[in-house]
Amino acid sequence: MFKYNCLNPISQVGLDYFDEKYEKVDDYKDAEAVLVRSANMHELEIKDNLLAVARAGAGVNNIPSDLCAEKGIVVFNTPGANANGVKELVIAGMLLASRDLIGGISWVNENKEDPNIQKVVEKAKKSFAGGEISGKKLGIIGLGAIGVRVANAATNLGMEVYGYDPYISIDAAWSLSRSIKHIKNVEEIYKECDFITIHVPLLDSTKKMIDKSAISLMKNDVVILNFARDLLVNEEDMVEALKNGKVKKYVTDFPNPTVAGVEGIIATPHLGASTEESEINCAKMAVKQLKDYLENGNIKNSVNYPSCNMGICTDVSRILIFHKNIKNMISQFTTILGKADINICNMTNKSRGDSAYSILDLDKVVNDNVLNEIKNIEEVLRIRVVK
Ligand SMILES: NC(=O)C1=CN([C@@H]2O[C@H](COP(=O)(O)OP(=O)(O)OC[C@H]3O[C@@H](n4cnc5c(N)ncnc54)[C@H](O)[C@@H]3O)[C@@H](O)[C@H]2O)C=CC1
Ligand SMILES: O=C(O)C(=O)COP(=O)(O)O
Repeated sequence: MFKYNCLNPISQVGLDYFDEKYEKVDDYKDAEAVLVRSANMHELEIKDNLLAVARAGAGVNNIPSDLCAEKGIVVFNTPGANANGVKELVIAGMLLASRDLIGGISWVNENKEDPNIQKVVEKAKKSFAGGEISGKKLGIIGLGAIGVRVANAATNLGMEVYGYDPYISIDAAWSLSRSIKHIKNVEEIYKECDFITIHVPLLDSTKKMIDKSAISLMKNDVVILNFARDLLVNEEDMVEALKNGKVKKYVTDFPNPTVAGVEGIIATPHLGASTEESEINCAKMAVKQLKDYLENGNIKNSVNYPSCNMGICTDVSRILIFHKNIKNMISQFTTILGKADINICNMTNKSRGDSAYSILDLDKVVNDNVLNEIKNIEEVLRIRVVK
């Protein structure tokens, strides 16, 4: 029986994939598996009984993934599962920044008691006139699951799309419409584009990438969209650029005291992934990944451990060893198992950064003495028996 806890509400459609082997617990501290959306796990104690964390979503900056790796806790996310939801909101963001829909709708509400509203509208509407996005240049920084979808959708809406991503995956590159202009230096996006949208993860290398100096290279009246994370933008610089008229609109999905209510800023309350479809997709993917790891030791879409797939164990026993990525680890495992007269029928060993992971299928059940001998190797972080 595995105990799991949800730190945020997770779609029941996904949770229904958990069968009788799983029990939902109310206290995070009792859980072996945790499902989370945006709750800040940096503030929580990471207990030794925790085996896995599944982020039902993309961004993992709310999870101490490195600390988890040191404890042999696998952190998963659900790449692409909410990307369509975000893409649609980015298109809406560009339209809201181009046409004064917000001002226009407010005007109608404010004048709802006026019996002549039908007539007055035709005079008033000129205050809310705007421009079209077709024919405009859109620069996309980060061509992952979301960036690619935004690029293709914007192309279909008649925009000229510039894309920048020095680390683009092969899959993403194949998915990208051929008409997208491949940009090698991000400054070209700053200099050329009417709309700029960022879709990169929040990392030390991307923090505050849109700052005063980036903005100074941009066209006057540029529209900047941020549906990725607030800390990617130096928002003090952004407010200044809105005040002095350099930036026309800043559309952000991350309201905070610096941006909320500022003129020229259109802020939505972190709604990118808040669609029924995205919530279901994320929950299903998160639960499936958790189950395959907890029951079989297979890892897919982890952000702190390598992908490993040995299917379902058909031998007598399967053990999982989390260890440091250094020499002579495998030889120590095989020596201990050989001494105990245990044959390794199948095995896989993969590494990611400082961490490594081995799945070993064996012809005998391993007793506690042998397990402890492996566990006592200094560089072994965790050992689990799944069969
Ligand atoms: N507003 C919302 O509700 C949501 C926000 N997000 C945010 O959007 C981010 C992106 O999401 P996905 O597209 O699903 O992730 P992804 O991992 O598929 O794509 C990120 C892309 O950024 C690229 N990249 C990394 N550093 C870069 C740099 N310095 N310059 C240019 N490109 C760089 C990577 O190569 C990758 O292709 C997430 O990390 C998350 O913070 C994601 C989902 C929902
Ligand atoms: O997936 C992401 O990175 C998101 O930002 C979505 O966050 P949420 O699941 O809506 O709290």
